[in-house]
Amino acid sequence: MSTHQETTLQAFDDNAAQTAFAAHPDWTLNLEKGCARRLFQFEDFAQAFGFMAQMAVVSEAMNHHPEWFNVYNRVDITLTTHDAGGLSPRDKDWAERADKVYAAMRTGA
Ligand SMILES: C[C@H](O)[C@H](O)[C@H]1CNC2=NC(N)=NC(=O)C2=N1
Repeated sequence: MSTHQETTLQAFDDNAAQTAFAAHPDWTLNLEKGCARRLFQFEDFAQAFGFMAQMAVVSEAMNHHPEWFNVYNRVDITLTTHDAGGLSPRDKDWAERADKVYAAMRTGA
């Protein structure tokens, strides 16, 4: 079953991508490659994996999946929308959720 909205699949143009990610300054945009990248650092592997577990559930719900690389306490994440050939609103939404989960883990909220 697919519940995602096809209307969000169109890629941003460069200005729209910059505007969309303006509220998420920890993400570095690569407009040539059409992706956004952020390195998350945690206290240890358990925290890093806990973050990944939470974002795996989010990813399934959104039908939008990250390219990520984990070594011990670091999770290096690249977002792009393969179906749109670049950054789309789904990447912005995913980044927003990741930033919130990360902030909550750091404050213990
Ligand atoms: C068939 C499936 O719905 C698609 O391939 C989805 C799955 N997850 C996805 N994740 C990402 N990051 N980009 C996509 O285009 C994408 N497409």
